[in-house]
Amino acid sequence: MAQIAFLPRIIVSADTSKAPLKPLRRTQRSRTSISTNKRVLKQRTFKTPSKAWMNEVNKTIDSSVGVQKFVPRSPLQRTKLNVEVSPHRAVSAVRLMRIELGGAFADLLNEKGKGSGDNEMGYVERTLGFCTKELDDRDLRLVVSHPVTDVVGGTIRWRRYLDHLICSLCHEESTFRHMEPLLLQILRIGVYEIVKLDMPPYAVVDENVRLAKVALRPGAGNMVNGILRKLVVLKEKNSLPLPILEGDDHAQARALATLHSHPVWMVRRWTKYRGQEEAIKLMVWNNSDPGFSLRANVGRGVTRADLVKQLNLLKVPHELSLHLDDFIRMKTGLQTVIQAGLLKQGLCAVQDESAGLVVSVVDAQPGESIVDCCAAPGGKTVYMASRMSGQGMVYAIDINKGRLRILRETAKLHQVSSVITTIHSDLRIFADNESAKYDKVLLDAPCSGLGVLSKVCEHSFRKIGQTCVGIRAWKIWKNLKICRMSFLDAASLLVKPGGVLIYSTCSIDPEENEERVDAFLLRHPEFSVDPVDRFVPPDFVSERSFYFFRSSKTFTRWCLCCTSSSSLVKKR
Ligand SMILES: C[S@@+](CC[C@H](N)C(=O)[O-])C[C@H]1O[C@@H](n2cnc3c(N)ncnc32)[C@H](O)[C@@H]1O
Repeated sequence: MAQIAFLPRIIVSADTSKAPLKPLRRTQRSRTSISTNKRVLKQRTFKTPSKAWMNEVNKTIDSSVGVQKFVPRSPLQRTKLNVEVSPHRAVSAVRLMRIELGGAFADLLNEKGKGSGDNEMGYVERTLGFCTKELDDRDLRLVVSHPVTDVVGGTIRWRRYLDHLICSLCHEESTFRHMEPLLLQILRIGVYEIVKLDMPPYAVVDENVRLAKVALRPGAGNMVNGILRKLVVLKEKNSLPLPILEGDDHAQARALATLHSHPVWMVRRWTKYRGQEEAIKLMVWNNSDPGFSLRANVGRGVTRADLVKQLNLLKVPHELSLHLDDFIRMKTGLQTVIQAGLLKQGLCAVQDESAGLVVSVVDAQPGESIVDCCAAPGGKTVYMASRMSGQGMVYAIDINKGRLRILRETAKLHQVSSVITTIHSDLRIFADNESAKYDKVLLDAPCSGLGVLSKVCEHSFRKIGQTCVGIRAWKIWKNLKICRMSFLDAASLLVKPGGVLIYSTCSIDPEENEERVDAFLLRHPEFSVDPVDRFVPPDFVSERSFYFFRSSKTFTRWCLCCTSSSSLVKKR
């Protein structure tokens, strides 16, 4: 019989390669203002980009967002250093444009620190036409150091709420609807800094006005000034124009969606499954500080005590995991760890305890043959491999070549390459053509990620679609459901009699977890549930013997699963 288990995990993506910056800049409107504004003309030398190039860029943008057209900067344009503009705001605004229009991730800056800041400045130059002062440590922390408190992560997370405020403070809704993207990002940053970060309001107004004036035109600065000043006054009077929780279910869901910045359909779904009170708790939790954990790389001989020493030297506050011997919990200081090179040297990995507990459920033993079906970027593969004392093999399958490359690099860094074989394939094609059977098969399936919204701020917007609430979001949802069914069937073909299939997601939705397992068991009577209680703490075992990670500090009554897994044993 085979087992299934459910657990949480952290995703810290360093993959910005997917998001080549489109050198975007102005709307048609701002182009007109360039030609009429002598001051701006004097500051910058424009070389008209070729028509074909502009068409190409506009086509890309049209297809991805369906909004206004931009005039791209020519590569030959000269750039200037602007010492007056606040670097973290310029970098944040550009990064927000890249995330929204170019599909970049709101990832942490890499361990190069300033080097990474230089890359960011390159994007600023190409997008805004000038560069700012170098990012200092404080700027780096403000841009992207933390998914809740930094400007980029926080602005994305609170976008629905921020947009509601901006729209309410515009003279007309159409002004908001047709606002050019860069101006909107600057306003979102300003509103977020005033309302959520409680930064000194008039300094925030001045800095964002300056950025809008220099990056766009004086009129844009005036608009930022008007809206932010109104906001400051309303905030001081404690009368922000926020929706009131009243009316029918749908109206209440819309109000809650705005107040907690979640998609309406998510609010409706959670309210239906858990009731309004629990849905609100869940949204508050999603918007709260998630914390991180580090795994000491024991495969490379680094003990948790060694890691503790390093963190003490770096003065990073931390505590030991109660559930896993190799793990350490942290609330802050991840950027310090990255910049100190601990990850790059392979001393540790950023991995959520809940993901670590999925590996506990797999219980990899030396000498076993294990298939990790959707393996990349390899957090679990590498952890499993490090538990195998150099004997046996983990076959890591993934359809994404780039992510598999990251997996191989991590395996090398963690010195476990000898027990990992990567296979670039669609799982379903691989399973159809594979005659060998394996001791254990982990299916860490692509899922909605609804259990890790507190950790991955852009999830709620892009993957499930705060931007595409409605039909598109549901299409994504339905596609995921169909995929998971075929993935589970494919993975089951690889399990040898008596072997174990571990199904894991980072979702809290029953449709992705229990319902998929039930449907699978109906289709495959040769499998049955294998209780996970011998692998994980009792608090994390559901009534049906699946594994659910529970954030006990926040909630005690119901489980908040980030990653969950169930293990199914195949009958002999
Ligand atoms: C949730 S992520 C896996 C995370 C990974 N297990 C870890 O712990 O780092 C899902 C992965 O499934 C992969 N994937 C999606 N469709 C696939 C397919 N048809 N065959 C194989 N892998 C696929 C994606 O490329 C992605 O890397």
